[in-house]
Amino acid sequence: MKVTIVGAGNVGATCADVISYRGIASEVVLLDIKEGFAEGKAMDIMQCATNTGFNTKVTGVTNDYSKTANSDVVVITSGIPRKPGMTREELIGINAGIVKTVAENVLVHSPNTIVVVVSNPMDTMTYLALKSTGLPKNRIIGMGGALDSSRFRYYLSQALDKPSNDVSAMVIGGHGDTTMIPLTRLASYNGIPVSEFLSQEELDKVAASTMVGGATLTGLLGTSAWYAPGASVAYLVDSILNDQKKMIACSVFLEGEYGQNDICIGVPCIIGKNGVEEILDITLNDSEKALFAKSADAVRNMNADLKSVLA
Ligand SMILES: NC(=O)C1=CN([C@@H]2O[C@H](COP(=O)(O)OP(=O)(O)OC[C@H]3O[C@@H](n4cnc5c(N)ncnc54)[C@H](O)[C@@H]3O)[C@@H](O)[C@H]2O)C=CC1
Ligand SMILES: O=C([O-])CC(=O)C(=O)O
Repeated sequence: MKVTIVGAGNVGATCADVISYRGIASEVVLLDIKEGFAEGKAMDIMQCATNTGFNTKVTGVTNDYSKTANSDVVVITSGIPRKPGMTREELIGINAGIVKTVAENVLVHSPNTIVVVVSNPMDTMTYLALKSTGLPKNRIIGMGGALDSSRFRYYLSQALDKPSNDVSAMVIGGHGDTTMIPLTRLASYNGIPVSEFLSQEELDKVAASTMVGGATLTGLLGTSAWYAPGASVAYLVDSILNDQKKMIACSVFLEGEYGQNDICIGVPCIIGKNGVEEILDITLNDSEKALFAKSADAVRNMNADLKSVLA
């Protein structure tokens, strides 16, 4: 199985690293526009093979899309990341042009691929990739919910003082500081509602920390995060390539689900070899429904900025 990752920067290279050492794909191609950069990252990753014991073939190319031919999955991480104090939405001006060109280029050589969009503002970039390529909706997946949910589980685990892997929880809605919806009501510690252990005040604090999880790291690091983002993409790619049919919150095109149409936004999905195999239209309570509608309004407003790119 072959995976192409466009953008060999922090997130793209970390994703390639995780995919290789976990043996998720037999071949990974890293592509970047910076001369020699993807080649260098690929060589560095390949020199881990004997110490971590993997057999994935990782190669790097400078803007040569012919080398990406027949990829089963293409991950788009190309574009600029935010700096402290910025929102993801402020990246649209530069990233929209990059994502549109990259999506078109990869499809020339891999017409049957499944595309995973990572570049921010991710929900809008996913919508752009879908609209500009005309790919069927099951083959365009925005990665954000997997990351936001893992941060939610991390913050819950810190509050509970228990391991993250004993916590089950999901974030839906937009992948933005104010649009994420951590589903606190449904979060559990080994099947027991977390509200058995944490007060409403503690749960509200966890939800607030989750929503600004990316901004917090950007403030600490000076650029946005990459370890958890790269690992989250690899988790999603694993479910596609190995047909695991995991339930993962992903940004996908909605046609009536959650009362929404003509938008890509985070909802629980079954992810397998066909990409998005099912969208789970779960029952939200009234306040969650209101939050989802508000989140969708914000994402839709951002999508309106694509008019000139999509014209
Ligand atoms: N959806 C999510 O959950 C997350 C999204 N992101 C987003 O992912 C993107 C990448 O972040 P980082 O890897 O930290 O940035 P980075 O700056 O480390 O890497 C981006 C790479 O893209 C390359 N690039 C730019 N234009 C290109 C083009 N036309 N073709 C090929 N390569 C191109 C650059 O040369 C650079 O190496 C950002 O937009 C960031 O906001 C980051 C983390 C999580
Ligand atoms: O915070 C950012 O800008 C990058 C990102 O999407 C994340 O780490 O969640």
